Amino acid sequence: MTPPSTLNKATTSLLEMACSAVDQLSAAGLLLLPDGNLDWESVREVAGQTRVLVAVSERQMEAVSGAGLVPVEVEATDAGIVERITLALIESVANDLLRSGARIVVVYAAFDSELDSISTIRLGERLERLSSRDLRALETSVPFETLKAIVDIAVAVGREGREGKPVGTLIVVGDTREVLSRSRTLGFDPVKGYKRKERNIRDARVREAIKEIAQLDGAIVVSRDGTVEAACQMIDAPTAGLSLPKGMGTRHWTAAAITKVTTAVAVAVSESTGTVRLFQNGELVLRIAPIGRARALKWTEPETEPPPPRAEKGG
Ligand SMILES: Nc1ncnc2c1ncn2[C@@H]1O[C@H](COP(=O)(O)OP(=O)(O)OP(=O)(O)O)[C@@H](O)[C@H]1O
Repeated sequence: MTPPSTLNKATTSLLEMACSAVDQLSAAGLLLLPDGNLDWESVREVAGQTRVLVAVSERQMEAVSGAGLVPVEVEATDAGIVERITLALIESVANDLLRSGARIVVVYAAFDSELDSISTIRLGERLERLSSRDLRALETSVPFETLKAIVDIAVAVGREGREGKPVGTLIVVGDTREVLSRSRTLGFDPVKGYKRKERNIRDARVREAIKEIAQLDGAIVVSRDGTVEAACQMIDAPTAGLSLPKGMGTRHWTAAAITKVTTAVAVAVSESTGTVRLFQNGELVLRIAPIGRARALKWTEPETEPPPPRAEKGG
């Protein structure tokens, strides 16, 4: 095939090598992690029949899919290349683009800003457990898209913190009327005064803003459609009769408690560990350990304990 002029010779050769590796290894496809924009049409042309996933920011998604490549949305990060590849793979698995046990050939820029390296990776235990099916299986009253967006934000907060400091937070999604009837604002509410459409998590700026607000005390309350209804909320719900894994503090007891008395789903990020936990019907239903600390997704932890006396007062 004649190399398209918009990709230089080295990049074209590397892509050809990677595509032939996909064939030889019977891999599920090729994952590209470009450092910036590429001529996607040319990439498609060089790749021929090979399935190509491309890790890109939200802005480039349309151009990538328009060229017949599969976009995988990743946020820009200063993380090292191994972590960036891992994040792209997790995102691919979470969106059902790759399956457990799949082998994938990854092409990325390790030494410079140009694509220069190839790795072959088999999706092992750590990655394959994280799947959107796990979220879908929860059968909550909250639409899957809203829940997934919130979980993505929570995972990012747990992983990145803010300005180098770890951050924990509590996001309560759905049944907002009931949730707010059991909440009071701590100090002032940073989302008050904004129009509804300016507060929806479908907007990337709102997602960024939530990461900032996450640093503040109290819970963030989000409606089923993804509108941030209130932040800095102190929630008061009874914890009597609930049981949680050992070592949970008031944030996690509150998360469990509010989901017992409402149909909301609560997503708690632990400040100390970065772990994300989902609560529903007063129970812990999903746990996502932070990346870099053997990220994995597990169902309810077996060892539980009754609420501590202070939490039973509703605090
Ligand atoms: N009733 C509540 N409603 C809303 N937020 C709460 C409530 N109780 C605690 N929090 C939030 O949780 C924060 C941390 O509390 P605590 O350390 O007891 O929680 P934790 O469950 O141990 O979580 P972490 O693992 O993050 O420490 C508080 O600073 C506050 O922002």
